[in-house]
Amino acid sequence: MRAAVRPATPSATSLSDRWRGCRDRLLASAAFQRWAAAFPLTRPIARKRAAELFDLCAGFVYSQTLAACVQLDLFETLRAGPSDVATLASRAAMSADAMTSLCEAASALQLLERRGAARYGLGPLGAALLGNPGIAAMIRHHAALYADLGDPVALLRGQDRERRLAHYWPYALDHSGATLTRDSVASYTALMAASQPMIADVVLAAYPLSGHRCLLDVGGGDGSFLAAAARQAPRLALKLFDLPEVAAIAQERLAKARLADRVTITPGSFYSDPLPIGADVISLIRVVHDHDDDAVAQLLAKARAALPDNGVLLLGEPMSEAASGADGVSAYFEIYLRAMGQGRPRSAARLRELLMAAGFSQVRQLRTRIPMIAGVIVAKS
Ligand SMILES: CC(C)=CCC/C(C)=C/CC/C(C)=C/C=C/C(C)=C/C=C/C=C(C)/C=C/C=C(C)/C=C/C=C(C)/C=C/CC(C)(C)O
Ligand SMILES: C[S@@+](CC[C@H](N)C(=O)[O-])C[C@H]1O[C@@H](n2cnc3c(N)ncnc32)[C@H](O)[C@@H]1O
Repeated sequence: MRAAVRPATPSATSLSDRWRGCRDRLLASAAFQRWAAAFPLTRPIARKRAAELFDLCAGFVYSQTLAACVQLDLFETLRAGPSDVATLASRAAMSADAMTSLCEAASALQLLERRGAARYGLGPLGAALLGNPGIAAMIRHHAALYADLGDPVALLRGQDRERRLAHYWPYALDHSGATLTRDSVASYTALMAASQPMIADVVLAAYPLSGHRCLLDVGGGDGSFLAAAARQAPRLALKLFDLPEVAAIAQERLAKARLADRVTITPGSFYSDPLPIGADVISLIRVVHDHDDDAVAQLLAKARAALPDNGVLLLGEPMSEAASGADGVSAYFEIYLRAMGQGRPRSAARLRELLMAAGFSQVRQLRTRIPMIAGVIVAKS
């Protein structure tokens, strides 16, 4: 008979489980909730928790209120100044009553602000949104994710469904890129270009490129990140690698920006092709989180092979566990990438492991101005 082995002292995990068990039983008790809401010292916490839970229940209504404002161009319309409900309603082809409901809901969410009887202007969040046209583009494309999320359990089970988001990012369905057309890559490439300025600001402030000779941007889209890097470092030579149909868009966009003589564009797929050599820094901006671990391991190995000794890999993307207050970003990308059909949001610690496994050294996470927008890691080849 095996003797029951009991640890002399409970392990840290079992202590923490026990404490959390007590906490959960207390919080789940309706009687405790009633008491906490009534007792003056716990009342503010009870109210805060209740409001947090309400926000989770109602979040989709908030998002759709925002989506309606963006679809109706309300923020752009109010950029010039406040307007009366009748004018807004007639522009939007709806009744004044319906427009009042939208404006009241948007005001409660700080997107708009009531400025007198039946008159509304921008609210602090609506005004901040105007400072960044990429956000409105993101909100518009959420229609595809919202449709996929109609049945969230079916999405998680991978059961038959329309998969609108996966079709929005067709490289998730075709790793070679062979079946992609100009039309099928145009909308995601435009979305990435529209949101690239806020990413480039954060990444290039954390890691200025002026000390480098040549930058290769892998998965570089239409070249918007390269164009921002070129402005920061006027002597930097530029290279871009992306799927053929996207590379063609980059060629045109960079020619229009008068950067054609500074840039070399190589079409290809990093699933099947090597990366071009010659750069002393390679960037992967919002690329790694799109792919599963095996593919990332291969991609990082290819990047290392393409760099000289002491070359630099610059990785920029939203990271999980990035900062307190940014937990929503992890939740968002967990579900977003599940709907897309591949990839994972990763913590800086997990990315470090993948980089070390690919042979990189001196892996450093850099501070960024707004970690919610992007984290940055650099590593040496
Ligand atoms: C002047 C007065 C009165 C007061 C001053 C007070 C003060 C300092 C106020 C601050 C004002 C200010 C400067 C506000 C700035 C606000 C900013 C910078 C807001 C930024 C918001 C960014 C948002 C909401 C970003 C959203 C990003 C999304 C949804 C990204 C989605 C990304 C996707 C889907 C990527 C897909 C790529 C893939 C496929 C995963 O690879
Ligand atoms: C999410 S976008 C990011 C674009 C750009 N780096 C940015 O941040 O705006 C991912 C990019 O990776 C490219 N990509 C996806 N799969 C690829 C592959 N197998 N080979 C090369 N590029 C690929 C896409 O075409 C797209 O331009």
